[in-house]
Amino acid sequence: MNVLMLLRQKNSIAYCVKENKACVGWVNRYFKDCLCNLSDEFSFAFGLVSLVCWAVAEIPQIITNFRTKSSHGVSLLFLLGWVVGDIFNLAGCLLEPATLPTQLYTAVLYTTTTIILVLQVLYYDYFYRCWKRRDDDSSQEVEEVKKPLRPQKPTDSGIPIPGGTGRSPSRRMDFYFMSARSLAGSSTPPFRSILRPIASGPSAVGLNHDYSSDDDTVDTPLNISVSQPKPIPRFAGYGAFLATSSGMPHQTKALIVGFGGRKLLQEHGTEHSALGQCLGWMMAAVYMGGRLPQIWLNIKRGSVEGLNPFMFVFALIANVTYVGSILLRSTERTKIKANMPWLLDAVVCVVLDLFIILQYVYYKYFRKNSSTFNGREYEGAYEQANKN
Ligand SMILES: NC(=[NH2+])NCCC[C@H](N)C(=O)O
Repeated sequence: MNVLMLLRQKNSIAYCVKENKACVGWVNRYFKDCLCNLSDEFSFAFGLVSLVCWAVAEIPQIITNFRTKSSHGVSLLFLLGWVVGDIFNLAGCLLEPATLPTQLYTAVLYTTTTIILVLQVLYYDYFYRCWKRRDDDSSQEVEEVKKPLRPQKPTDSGIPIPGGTGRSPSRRMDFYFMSARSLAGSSTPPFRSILRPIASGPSAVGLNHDYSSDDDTVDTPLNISVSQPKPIPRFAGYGAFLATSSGMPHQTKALIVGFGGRKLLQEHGTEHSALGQCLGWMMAAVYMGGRLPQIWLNIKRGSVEGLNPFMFVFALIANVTYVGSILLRSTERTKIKANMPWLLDAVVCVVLDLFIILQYVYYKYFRKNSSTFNGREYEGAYEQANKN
């Protein structure tokens, strides 16, 4: 038996004790997971795709924020929801004796990425904007903005027309174009927002400020959790809360044994189920609810400017492959039941992400056509402003 096992290890084949079958060696070695048939292998591959998608999902939004020097397109509540969900996830990894090192590492990875994004949002939304505003509040700037608002001729509508009367296209032109662009997605912009000067940099930084500060969202990363004799993979880190993996490898237990919480759990005999399920449902609620502030923000702004759709595309793929990885591994009722919070969360998030992507397409490509109306509205408001 030992010789057989050694031979199999050498040939990159391991032996799954629980299933009494040969399994893929490197997966067994590094992920402590048993892949005994093609379905298991597909399940594992799906889990890996899910992990990679989560690892890169937030990078597009980070780049967009960096480029626009603003974060007005993404809801802070949405991101905060992600952070809260990730904390549940991390707590689950630390408290749940059944968690694997990969789960913990993945949870740390998600949390780190999301925290970076949140810090970036806070920086652009508050600090950067404050500094910018201070600069823009210089009296010279105020004078420049006021000047063009004063009608110079009785026939002057006060609105510069591109390519029009040869009027000097300085600050005033900027004001017109930038405001119109910012308003393009919004049918009824707040009147005063039109008068707000757009100082510099990316157009909507200042204008959209109000919109971005009151929303948040949270998302949950996927953890790769491969438990050796466990038939169900938990690539997305949700597995942290699963009540299904009692046969955790020794090293994993050693890794976590220092944590009082886990010890306590063991002493009280609540190996996984109750707390794991409870945390799982809480996590699911936070993750699912987290999309709503983003959806609402898009509706409220009537625009998706500053939002990178790839974050949601990656999240969608990550959630779909995550569900696939679970279902391909086992369709046993007990396993499905134990995974229900993670499955339901992933499915609902797929639907919500699809909705956000459709919102993006609508506001970006269809609603754009109605921007002429917005432009007229803007002109009307602008004229009104001139009269006052
Ligand atoms: N910080 C993260 N990316 N967390 C992952 C969240 C996963 C969760 N299913 C969601 O889509 O919201």
